[in-house]
Amino acid sequence: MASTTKTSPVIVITGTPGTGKSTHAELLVQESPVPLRHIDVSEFVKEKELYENFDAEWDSYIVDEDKLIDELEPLASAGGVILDWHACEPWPERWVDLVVVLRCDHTKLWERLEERNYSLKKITENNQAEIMEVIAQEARDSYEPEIVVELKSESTEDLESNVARIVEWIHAWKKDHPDGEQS
Ligand SMILES: Nc1ncnc2c1ncn2[C@@H]1O[C@H](COP(=O)(O)OP(=O)(O)O)[C@@H](O)[C@H]1O
Repeated sequence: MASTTKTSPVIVITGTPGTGKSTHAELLVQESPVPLRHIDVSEFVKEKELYENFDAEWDSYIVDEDKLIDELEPLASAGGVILDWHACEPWPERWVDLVVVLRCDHTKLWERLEERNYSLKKITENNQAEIMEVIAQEARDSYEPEIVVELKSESTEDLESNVARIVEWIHAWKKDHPDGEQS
């Protein structure tokens, strides 16, 4: 593969469904000092048909991770993307500059998922996952601790301060990579 010079970072925003990944990604796109493309991975999988089949019981697609990685590789290597998904373990470490894990109190999360009309089974499963810190642990197991940050996403103030913090981090990344980064 040809090497590319990355002039903007790759930011992973992960967390249990309903913690606020898309909301954060959308605001970050607006506030970022560098152009960032928000990739909602679930939508991307549907659009490009990167799934093996549909699981009716869970009302979700079984993702073909090999195809997904192949499809994302050129985008991630070029940089300037936000990968928004409820998993982070599939992404190769070489792609990723920052992993943001959003966390939310489980009663608030329950209400958010109810508003989405998720089945009780799906709400319960996601709630348990949040309580058990499944995604946070996945992030800790998959990446160096220096690039993983856990942020509370329970209020508008949390949203604004989290995005402001990521914007500061982007400024620092740019300063550290004045000529871009080889990838
Ligand atoms: N920090 C927050 N404060 C208040 N409401 C939030 C916050 N983050 C997300 N929400 C709300 O929770 C719901 C789920 O957010 P969303 O961004 O779609 O989550 P995800 O992408 O993680 O599934 C939305 O209605 C959104 O407005």
